[in-house]
Amino acid sequence: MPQLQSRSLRIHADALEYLDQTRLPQAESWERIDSLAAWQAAVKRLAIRGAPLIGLSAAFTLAHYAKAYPDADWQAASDALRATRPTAVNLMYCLDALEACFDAGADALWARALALFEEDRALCLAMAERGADLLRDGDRVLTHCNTGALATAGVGTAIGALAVAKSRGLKLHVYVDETRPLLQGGRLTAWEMADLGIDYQLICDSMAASLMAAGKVDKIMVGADRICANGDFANKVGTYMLAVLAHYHQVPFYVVAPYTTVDAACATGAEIPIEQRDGAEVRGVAGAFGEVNWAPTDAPVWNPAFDVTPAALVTGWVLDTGVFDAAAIGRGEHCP
Ligand SMILES: CSC[C@H]1O[C@H](OP(=O)(O)O)[C@H](O)[C@@H]1O
Repeated sequence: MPQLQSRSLRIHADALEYLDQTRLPQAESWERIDSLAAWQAAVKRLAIRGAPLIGLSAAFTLAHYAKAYPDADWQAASDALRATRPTAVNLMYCLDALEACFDAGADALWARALALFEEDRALCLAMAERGADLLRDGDRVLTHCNTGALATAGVGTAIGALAVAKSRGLKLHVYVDETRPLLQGGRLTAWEMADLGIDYQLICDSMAASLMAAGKVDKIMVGADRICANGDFANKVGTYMLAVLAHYHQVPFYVVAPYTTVDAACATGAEIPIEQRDGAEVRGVAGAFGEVNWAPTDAPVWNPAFDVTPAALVTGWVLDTGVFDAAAIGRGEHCP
C-alpha cells in the first residue's frame, strides 16, 4: 500500500511506482523505480514527465537512495539526477531542497520529499482556483501539451484550472493541441479531458491559427517549465507559436504554474537551457499503440523539446499566489 499517491506516482517507504505515460492512453502500466538509473531512464523517455512531477519523483528517488546508501556520495547522486533533463526548473528546486538537508541525514531527506509533494498538491489547487476565476461559462479554451494531474502531485496546472472551473459548473469547450512530436496532448490531455468529463476536441497543432482566425478561441492556457525573472518562460515547443497567434488575434494568453517554476536567477528567456531530443521522435512515433516511421531513416532533424515565449506576449501569469503581470514577477510579488 503506497504511503502517498498522485495520479501518476505511488510513493512507498523504500521505492517509487510510476504510471508509464508513454503507454497512455492505451495502457495503464505501473512500473517500479528502485535505482537512480531507473529514474533517469524513465524521465529521459518521458515515462515520467511534467515539470512538477519530474522534480518530485527525483526528490523521492534521492531520498530512497540516501536511506539505502547512507555512506554514498549523495551530492554525486543528486548531480546525476539534475543532469537528466535541463529545462524544467522544478527538478532543480526539488534537488536543491533535498541537498539543503544532507547534513541532517536520510530521514530529513525523506521528510523534505514528503513536504515537497504535499506543497505541490496545495499549489496545484491554489493556482487552479485562480485560473478558474479567469474563466467564464461557455469559454472555448485552447491548451497545449499536458498540464493535468498526470504531471503534478495534485489537480494539475492549466488543466487544473479547467477541472476546477468544471467543478464550479462552468461549461467549457477545450481545444486540445495534439502537441507533436510526442503527442502529450493527443494521448494524455485528451485522456484527462474524458476522465474529467470536459467537452473537448483534439486538433493538430497546425490548426490552432485557423481556430483563432475563425474567432473560436476565447482564452489560451498553457503550463510552464521555467519562468524567468522578467516573465519570459519556457514551455513545450509550439507554445511560442500559440503566443504569437494569440497576440495577432487578441486572444488572452495565460501561463499557469506554481511559484516553484519561477527561476529568479534566470534573468531572461535567452538563459534557459533548451533540451534537444533525439531525431527519431520526429521521424516517427512509438507508444502502446505500436511504432511507425514515416520519414527517411536518415532524415536530419531539429528537435528542441521546448521553446521560449517572451513576456510581452503573455496576458497574465497565473500562480498559486495570484495572477501577476511581468513587472510583478520581476519584483518577486509572486513569492509566498
Ligand atoms: C505541468 S507540466 C509543465 C510542462 O511540462 C511539459 O513538458 P514535458 O511533457 O516535456 O515534461 C510541458 O512543457 C508542460 O507544459
